[in-house]
Amino acid sequence: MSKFVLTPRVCHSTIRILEDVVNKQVALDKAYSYQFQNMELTSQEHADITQVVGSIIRKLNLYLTILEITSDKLIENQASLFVVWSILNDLATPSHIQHTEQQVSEFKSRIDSLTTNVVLQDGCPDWLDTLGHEQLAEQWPAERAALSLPPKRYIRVNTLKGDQATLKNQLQAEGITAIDVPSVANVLEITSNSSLFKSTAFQNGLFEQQDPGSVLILNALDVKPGHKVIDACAGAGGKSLGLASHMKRKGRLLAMDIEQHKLDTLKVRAKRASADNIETRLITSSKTIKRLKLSTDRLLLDVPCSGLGVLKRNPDAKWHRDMSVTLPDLLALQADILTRYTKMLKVGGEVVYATCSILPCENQDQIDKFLAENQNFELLTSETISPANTGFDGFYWAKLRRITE
Ligand SMILES: C[S@@+](CC[C@H](N)C(=O)[O-])C[C@H]1O[C@@H](n2cnc3c(N)ncnc32)[C@H](O)[C@@H]1O
Repeated sequence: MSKFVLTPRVCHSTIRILEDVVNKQVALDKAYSYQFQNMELTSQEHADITQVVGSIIRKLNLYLTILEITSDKLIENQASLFVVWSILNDLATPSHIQHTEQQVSEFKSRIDSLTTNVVLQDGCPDWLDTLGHEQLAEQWPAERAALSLPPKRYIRVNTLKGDQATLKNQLQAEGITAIDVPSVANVLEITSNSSLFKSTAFQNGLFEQQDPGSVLILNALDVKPGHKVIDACAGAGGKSLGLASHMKRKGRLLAMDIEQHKLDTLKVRAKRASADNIETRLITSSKTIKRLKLSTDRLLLDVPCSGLGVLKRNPDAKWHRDMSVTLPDLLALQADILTRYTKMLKVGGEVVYATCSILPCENQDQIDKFLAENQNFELLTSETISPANTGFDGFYWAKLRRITE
């Protein structure tokens, strides 16, 4: 961090992205693409901007408290924002940012006065802290702290096209350095700032960006070549592509979702990955599901959820809405999907229910309720992937078997 240079270009881009995300409620990934689409950036500049934006959004409430402003005043206080950013990151404030020594010492004393406020230091909004304590009790402070850290970059090797060691060498030849993730096969952690998506290896479909926790979920389904598999909430196919690589092009993988544009993206990704056995199908009504009754060996239900396990990657979600308000509707949707979609399983077939949340109400509580009401299913195994314990994003999965019709 000590070599970091907060250039005028980095400051300018940062403030525009913050304005979009914080005051216009634009999703962070969209705000990045709006800002970057017409800019010629080096991969270092790209990395620097995402680092500064990410560090501010992860702890937005801390910055606003130090600056004694509300979020709508960020633009007019941008010089002070970068002064505070420099202090918090142990850097001298660059000369292109207007500031005085007196300002710097005032900010330093405010920062000192806030060091014991751990909730603020973790960039946690009050609604989330309340929900976290209710749901996770004494485990919450460790998870809250882990969720405030910068995310690492991971990729999953596309084993349809090559192996982990070969990919590592291919990346190295393109100036991208990567290390193995000892606990998860076929996943690499990227340790350089290089732009991944411009690489030849990516364009040739040799890997996809994916958190190890997400790979653990698709591994849990234990699909085999020749199986009939349904990924019923496939989205843009993050997990479908991994499942397809386990199937080695044998058997059928039906990727379904209620949003066609996500399935369209999935098709593009599947083509790049040479995942030839994926078929997509839009869910237009409950009939789409009913028609597939008793049809599949394996079922993945990667249900819509609060996303509170992946706040490292999507820190803007903390400021966009109070999730505790929308949570009851989500819980009802998850329970409905679990009840109706599991009817697609053959007797003896297995389902993995998964979320990118660490809240028990979206996870084990849903499974307990389902099992109490559906005695034709048994629980095989389940796991909460804790950001605090693993350093990965936070997830939950439970694997159930259908015993009788
Ligand atoms: C957690 S995301 C899936 C992410 C995806 N599996 C992946 O790994 O990239 C949940 C998905 O469920 C979809 N969805 C929402 N309601 C649904 C429903 N009733 N049936 C099926 N999919 C639904 C959403 O459009 C979203 O793409």
